[in-house]
Amino acid sequence: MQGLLVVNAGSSSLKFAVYTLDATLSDPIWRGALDGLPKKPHARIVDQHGNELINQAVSLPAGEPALAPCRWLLAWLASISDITLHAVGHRIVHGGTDFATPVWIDADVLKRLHGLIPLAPLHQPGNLLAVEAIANQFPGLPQLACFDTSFHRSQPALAQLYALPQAITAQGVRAYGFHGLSYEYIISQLADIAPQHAQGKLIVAHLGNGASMCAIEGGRSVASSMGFTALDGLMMGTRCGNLDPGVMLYLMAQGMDYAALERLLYRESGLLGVSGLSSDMRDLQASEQAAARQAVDLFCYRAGRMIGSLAAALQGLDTLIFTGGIGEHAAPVRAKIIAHANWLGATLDEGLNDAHAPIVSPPGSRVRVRVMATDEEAVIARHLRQRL
Ligand SMILES: Nc1ncnc2c1ncn2[C@@H]1O[C@H](COP(=O)(O)OP(=O)(O)O)[C@@H](O)[C@H]1O
Ligand SMILES: CC(=O)OP(=O)(O)O
Ligand SMILES: [Mg+2]
Repeated sequence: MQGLLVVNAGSSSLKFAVYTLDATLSDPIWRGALDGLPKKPHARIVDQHGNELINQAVSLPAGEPALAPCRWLLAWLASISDITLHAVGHRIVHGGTDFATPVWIDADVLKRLHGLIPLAPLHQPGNLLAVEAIANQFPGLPQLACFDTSFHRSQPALAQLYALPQAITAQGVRAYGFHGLSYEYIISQLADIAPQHAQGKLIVAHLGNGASMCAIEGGRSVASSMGFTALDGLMMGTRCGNLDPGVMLYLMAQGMDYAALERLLYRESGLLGVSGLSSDMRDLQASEQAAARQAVDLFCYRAGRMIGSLAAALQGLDTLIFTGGIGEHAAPVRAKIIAHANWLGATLDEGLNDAHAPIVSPPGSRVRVRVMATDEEAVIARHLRQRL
């Protein structure tokens, strides 16, 4: 059977899906994830009927850590005898100013994407290593890059601008925004289930290990919490989010070098840094420790403030949508964030929220609050099929 492979290498997981070439079958024949990366890799793979093929802790191949999840995936694929890959689609986190739409990867594209590694040091190396590993194993196999940044290219000029000298802006130092494939999916789903709402003023909160929010109107990105890099905005699993740049100057003056600062801001801050316990929301919710509670409270407080900022960019708010691992599954976190947005007219029905209902606000809530499962792989597969 001829198949399409979609690879979504995130900061704490490698998600993937295999589709048949038959365009009438839009669901993947297999989908899976290696999550708990890098320390506690756990694999789960299901087939199109929901049967579990694998659900267990795994040990990853030795060697380059950023490459190990992809090598594990390729070894699993090799064990599936009845599939021949026709093309591959990748989530690539940063497309910079060059790539506003998906692009087939060749040597020149790969070189330009390597140039963006400093703008996404937690993601881009793993994304590109996956492309290279697949190219090595299947020479000549077409590979499509789909970017987290593309969805945000429609933002008004002011939303993309930093208050820096024009010469620095001209180098591409501007706000890009990320998680665009997830936002694209959410908008297309909403257009299917509630077309009249999809055109309104929306804030989508993609709360996973990486977390961002996007203000959307008329189906287009108006503003986002993330900026030049995926460090900006909300507090995340291990990333600090909004930070006074003066803190970095202070730490540099104290002798911290680039590598130490990068480690601190990308890998040692956020939920992990504040709690001193874990970057995983499940661990923090299960903990009685004061620092774990404070980390969750800070996450929600900052998310609440961001909703206010994005509502200002939209000049109003009709619908708030939660998605991503935390947004889809952590009912108490949603409740706390919505409490911070009560003043905007967002209210909560506790029973609906605890049940993870599609709409968790009561009828008549001025702002409708939805919970939607995201599917970045489906968007990548759609882009891939459009180009075959
Ligand atoms: N049932 C749950 N309750 C609370 N948090 C959860 C639950 N399931 C997943 N999460 C959180 O979701 C996060 C991962 O989100 P996900 O979107 O899958 O990650 P990634 O950003 O790597 O794509 C983890 O930090 C985990 O804490
Ligand atoms: C851009 C980003 O933060 O992605 P992830 O959520 O996969 O870490
Ligand atoms: Mg993700």
